Amino acid sequence: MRSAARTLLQTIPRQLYRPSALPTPRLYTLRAMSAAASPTSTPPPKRVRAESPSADVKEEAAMNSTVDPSSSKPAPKQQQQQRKNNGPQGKGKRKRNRRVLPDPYSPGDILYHDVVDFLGKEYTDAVLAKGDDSEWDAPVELERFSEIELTVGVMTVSGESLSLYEKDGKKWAIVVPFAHPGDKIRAKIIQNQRFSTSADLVEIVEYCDDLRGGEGDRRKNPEAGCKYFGECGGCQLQPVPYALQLKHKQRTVDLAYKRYSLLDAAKVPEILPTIASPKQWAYRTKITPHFDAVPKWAKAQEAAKEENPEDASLNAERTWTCKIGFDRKGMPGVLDIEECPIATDVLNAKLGPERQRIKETISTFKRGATLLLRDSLPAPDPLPSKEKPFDVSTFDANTPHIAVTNHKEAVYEKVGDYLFSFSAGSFFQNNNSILIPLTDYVKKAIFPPGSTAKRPTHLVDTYCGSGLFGITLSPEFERIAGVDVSPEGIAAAGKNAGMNGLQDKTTWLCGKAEDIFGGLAEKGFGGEHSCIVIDPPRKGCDTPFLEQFLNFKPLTAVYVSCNVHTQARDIGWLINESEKRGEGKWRYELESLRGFDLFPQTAHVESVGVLRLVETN
Ligand SMILES: C[S@@+](CC[C@H](N)C(=O)[O-])C[C@H]1O[C@@H](n2cnc3c(N)ncnc32)[C@H](O)[C@@H]1O
Repeated sequence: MRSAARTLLQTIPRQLYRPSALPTPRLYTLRAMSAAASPTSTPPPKRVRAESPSADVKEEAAMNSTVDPSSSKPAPKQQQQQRKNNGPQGKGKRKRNRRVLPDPYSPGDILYHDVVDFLGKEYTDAVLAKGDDSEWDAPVELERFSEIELTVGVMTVSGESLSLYEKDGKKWAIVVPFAHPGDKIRAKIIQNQRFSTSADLVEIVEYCDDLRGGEGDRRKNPEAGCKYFGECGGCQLQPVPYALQLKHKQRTVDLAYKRYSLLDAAKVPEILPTIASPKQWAYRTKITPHFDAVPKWAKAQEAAKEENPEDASLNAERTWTCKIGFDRKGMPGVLDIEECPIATDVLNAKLGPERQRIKETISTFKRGATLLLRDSLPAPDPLPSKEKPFDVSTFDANTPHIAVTNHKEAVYEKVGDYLFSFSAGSFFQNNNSILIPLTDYVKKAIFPPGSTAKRPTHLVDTYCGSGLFGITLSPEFERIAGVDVSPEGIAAAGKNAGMNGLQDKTTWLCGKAEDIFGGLAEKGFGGEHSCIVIDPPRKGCDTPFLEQFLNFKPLTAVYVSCNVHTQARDIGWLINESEKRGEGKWRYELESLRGFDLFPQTAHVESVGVLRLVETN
């Protein structure tokens, strides 16, 4: 099938996307069934860290296995089975499988909302009201692996394209990656979902420039952007001019609140324009390329060749090469990546030697593994301490950075006047260039210029990690408490407070954020003089946390989230529930909402929502 796709690709008129100046023929026409969009995605295969490719690796791997977060796709075998089960021809048990609805807030669920908006809710409601399950039955012409020509209608939240297929009054959406509104495309049908079918892009027959022409549009800027666009699973928005990427993310925030907050429209403020990232390329301070172990058949082939070097029949047609990189869009296997233009220069410089190291030792790996490359300042000498805190002049913009590859090694990053240290394998925001605008924004949101509202004197930094918000906002508060479930994060936060001379006004508590509120009172933190920063993982906050938030009743809260959909759910719940509990005396209002572009070129957005307590008596 792949060779068939290749043949097709070779037939694409080159001038459509590739000016002759482009050195190697790049294929912008790739097979791509969206794994992310699959409503039945299964857990990713386990990979291990790849710090030491020695004999110890096997044991370490077994003990220390880490799932690569960038590889949320089924293992190849599972994926094939899943495609079989989910195919349009599925019957009986298979048919039931394909009718599993995606989890709320999952990529599949978000896509479903995009599809409903695209087809029109009136239409989809009418089909659902029939109760005959026809929302699952694609038009018969959309047979698996057949090809159709389409004109793209809209872009989904995750940056894929939706095109309308309409026949005999039936409307259906076709989801195709790497194409943009207005493009005329040829696509190959892969898999049906409710009201939609995922298809691979075979060819862009005619480009529309309405949503293209950015630096990453390699038709226009052959030397810019990324040579892997169209194959790599990341950076869906690359060809889109940056100003339009920001607009796309503003719309994403808007849609998330319309779909998931359950708030009356009047309670959601107008979404403010997305704050741009100062760096739009070379910004990513952490990358985690991965690789597969040598498959058994290739090992056997190699062993047979060693035994019988003269036996020409052993030079089998099938060969295996070690590929180190990222997930392919909608395809099993690893895409070999030599450079990643959204990663910082120091990480790209380190990637070559790391790839070489793995290639030389690949036979020692029993399982696939994940590399870690993390951008860091050099360790200050001497290390700052409580006694001699960080001197901001230690580093300037010209200080050369280093790349750290050991998960346990300390990484150093500067944010404004503060120094942060954390172990390379732990969480820290991945785009340092936007952290001063982000933390300054949070500060101004808590203390709006000219406001006469009561000023909070205490800050509770929930989900604090290594203390980014607590430490950068510290000058504005008398006391700061940080809470995180990770002992490593809390240890780093304590150390960072010490390094920045803040040990006396900060307290760092290890535990679940939802279990900490009770203990805060003992430490002198009451809601009536406090502000809360909430920065949870993608799944958002648990209900006990939100319940306790309302009991604590802080003056202000700033909710920062890399998943605007779960943020909309949580903020919606807080606002609605506060109205019930406040009984007309108090409630929370959602004062402002906006995205921050922590992830340029990708469809991800960091969303910042500001909640204010309003007391009415
Ligand atoms: C998105 S990170 C934010 C970290 C930090 N605010 C920053 O910007 O660097 C989310 C953090 O939540 C922590 N976490 C996850 N579940 C938690 C829970 N139930 N209670 C407290 N912390 C939790 C993780 O350890 C992680 O440090």
